[in-house]
Amino acid sequence: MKITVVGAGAMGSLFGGLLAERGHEVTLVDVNAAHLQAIQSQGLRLHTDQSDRHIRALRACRPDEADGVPDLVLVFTKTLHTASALAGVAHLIGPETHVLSLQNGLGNVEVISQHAALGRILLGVTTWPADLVGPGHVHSHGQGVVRLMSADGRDRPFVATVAQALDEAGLACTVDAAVWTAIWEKVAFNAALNSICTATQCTVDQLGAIDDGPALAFCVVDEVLAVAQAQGVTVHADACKARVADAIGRHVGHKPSMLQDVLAGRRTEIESINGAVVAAAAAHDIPVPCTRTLLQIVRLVQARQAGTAPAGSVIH
Ligand SMILES: NC(=O)C1=CN([C@@H]2O[C@H](COP(=O)(O)OP(=O)(O)OC[C@H]3O[C@@H](n4cnc5c(N)ncnc54)[C@H](OP(=O)(O)O)[C@@H]3O)[C@@H](O)[C@H]2O)C=CC1
Ligand SMILES: CC(C)(CO)C(=O)C(=O)O
Repeated sequence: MKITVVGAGAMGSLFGGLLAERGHEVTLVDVNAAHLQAIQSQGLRLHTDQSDRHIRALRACRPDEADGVPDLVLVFTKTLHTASALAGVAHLIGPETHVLSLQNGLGNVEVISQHAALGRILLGVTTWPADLVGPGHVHSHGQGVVRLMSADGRDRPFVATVAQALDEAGLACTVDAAVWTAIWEKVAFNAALNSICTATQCTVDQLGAIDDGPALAFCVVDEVLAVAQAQGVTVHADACKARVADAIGRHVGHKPSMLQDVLAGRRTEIESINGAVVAAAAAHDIPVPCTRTLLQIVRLVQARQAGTAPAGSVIH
């Protein structure tokens, strides 16, 4: 399969590298010049539990250098960059090209549908972890899975083809018609842990220092899942809270990506996580005070980091 990965940071490099190792024709498209240059000169260094190796059978380039129409565009930018990233590769998206998002948060289909019909959008969720440790150098340790489906909910042959390609690449991928359950439960997990850690500058395990930490996280989970249910999505609150409690118990010293973004002076994915939940809650008239307050605090934190006021982001 001819695959273009748009946003080849931690996750895009992991997925692109593993797919290239399976013989797929992979192009990594990114805007990080040092990362691109390192891959171009030495290959992608991928350090997994299996081995630490360099993958050279792939191309890495800027959006304006990419050419040829791929079968699949795999979007792995942070959600706030999806629209501009897809605009940058619009020349690659042909009438038969499918676009897959495994990004966190909500609203990904809406953004991608500016560039591809709903029947050509694939949507999913992944629990694989990855870190960009330096230019051209990605770590991924532990296990994960991928679940995906066609965004229009139909049983489409290409979805099974993509799932098979990811599965054969070692990414444990299944087609799952209940992907919205997994997406909302992951949104609840991220809305709780990422925003609380970003607001407090706690690592995930430090949320367990006093009972108020888990209690606040569980409150956010309940709010987010109430919104999911109002949208007709089946969710499992106890299982989701157990995953949150497990992370607090085991993610010792880990700074969630949102906190890492703030500490590095970057904008965060807060709008597509807590922000999207607050917007959906308003449409259903569901109160989400904890999720909303954390959204406001993280907006303030990232505005302070950027040294600017958060234009146009006031909640009415
Ligand atoms: N990392 C993880 O463990 C997991 C992440 N996710 C989700 O996956 C998504 C990607 O996360 P992650 O890989 O960590 O993010 P990264 O920040 O590591 O990678 C995103 C990459 O996209 C690049 N980019 C930004 N703008 C553009 C553009 N216009 N065109 C092309 N590339 C662009 C960034 O460059 P630059 O840095 O220069 O802006 C960066 O290299 C997020 O939604 C995240 O929540 C999901 C599961 C686990
Ligand atoms: C999994 C989590 C929420 C922390 O445990 C995280 O690190 C992230 O999404 O960035």
